Amino acid sequence: MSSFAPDLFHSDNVGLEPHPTARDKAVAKNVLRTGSLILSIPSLATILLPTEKGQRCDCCFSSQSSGVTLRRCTGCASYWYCGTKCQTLQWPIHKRFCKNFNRYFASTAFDSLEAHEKLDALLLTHLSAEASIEDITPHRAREISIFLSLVPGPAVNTRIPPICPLSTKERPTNLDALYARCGNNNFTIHSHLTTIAHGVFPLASRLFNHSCLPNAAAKVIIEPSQAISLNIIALRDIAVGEEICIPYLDPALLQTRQQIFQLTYGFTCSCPSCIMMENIGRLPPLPESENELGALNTALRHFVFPSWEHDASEILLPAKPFTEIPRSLFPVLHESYLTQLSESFSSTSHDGPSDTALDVGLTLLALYALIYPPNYPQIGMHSLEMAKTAWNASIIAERNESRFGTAAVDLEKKAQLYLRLSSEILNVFGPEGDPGGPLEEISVLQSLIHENMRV
Ligand SMILES: C[S@@+](CC[C@H](N)C(=O)[O-])C[C@H]1O[C@@H](n2cnc3c(N)ncnc32)[C@H](O)[C@@H]1O
Repeated sequence: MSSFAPDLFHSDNVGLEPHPTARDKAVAKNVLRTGSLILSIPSLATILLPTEKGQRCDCCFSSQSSGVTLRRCTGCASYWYCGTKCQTLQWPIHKRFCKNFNRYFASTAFDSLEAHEKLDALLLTHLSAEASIEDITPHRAREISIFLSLVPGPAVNTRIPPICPLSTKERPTNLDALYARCGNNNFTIHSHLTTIAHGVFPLASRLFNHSCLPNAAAKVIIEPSQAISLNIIALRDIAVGEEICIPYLDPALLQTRQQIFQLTYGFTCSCPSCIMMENIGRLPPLPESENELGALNTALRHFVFPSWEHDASEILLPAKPFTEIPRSLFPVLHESYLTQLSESFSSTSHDGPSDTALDVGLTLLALYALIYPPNYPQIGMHSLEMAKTAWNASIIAERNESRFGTAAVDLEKKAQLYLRLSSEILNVFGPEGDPGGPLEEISVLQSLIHENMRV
């Protein structure tokens, strides 16, 4: 039976309908255009990664590197804020554990936890502080009640991690219920696709199921002096009545993702990509000889970008659907193939030779375009790296031959092509995280190319 709740939220874009196994699903009430904002969702609790602690405001995540001055909380000296607005925003929760935090943080009980358990313990501390506020606002009360109404994760054998004692003497009564929902409703928060934090966004959890070929994606909005929120963006046009899905983890984990879904979320994904992987079964091994591997790379590029050999300006996206991949290309679905390509691209794009970087990078682009859905940000980020590599190579070629030499001009054309692709894709997802980022890099490189006027 569905627990469809009409009063849960109101949106002109999203409705809730029963789902055969995941209780409910979010469906489009209108045609949702590519790149449009579907819904903006507030956070209930957020935790910075240890590497970001002291570098960002614990409330709004504004970063010191973007010019913000941080001040420590004088009570615990462990939380940093960019100003009184953020400190005041967090105080109703923070005051519940501020005085006990240092002793807790230095305790053996906390110190002996694994890194991921520490994050769980801190998130649970924040959630239990939220859930035990007496003078709670109606908005926060609603968020907590949505969180407690979520489908719990699979029963875990692990014990509840020790949380920081709250200012009340009693142990929070609903700790088990809160913890049961932590694992499968914990969003990884990125800035420019680098993980900086974890967070709980109850309405996002309540609404959006997972797909490995999602039609939407979540991005974090960092606004100075405001709590973190999550924007859900349409990656392609979504028809009325179509389910809106987001990725719970990187769809490129082709071989291991089902295991993670089972362990963390307790479901088996049945998206077209997972059905395809299941039908393929055991993957044929990757070739060992350089020649055979080279032939496989070329075949992959031909399949994904059929017109590339005839016209270098023709990288047409979206690529062929993943479900049409021929048997001869099944070895490219090994996760190790993607790892090898990205390691090779990363080292050659930094240290050269640039022609190898551009060659490997094109194969990697083909693989990304095959396994990710259209407009997936990783495709655009990689295309931007390709544009930078081609541009740097064109400058070096110019020094070695002449300003209008064929090599320099060809490389500049490549830089323009990859830049156009990355701009088209990343503008769909739009700005996210810290100020600056890939969209700003694109416009800087566009001006450099424009000023050079070689092509
Ligand atoms: C974040 S919640 C999704 C919200 C859920 N639909 C609801 O009604 O509250 C995550 C849980 O939904 C279920 N789920 C999400 N995506 C699914 C999918 N593609 N197939 C089956 N179950 C899914 C799993 O039980 C998972 O632990």
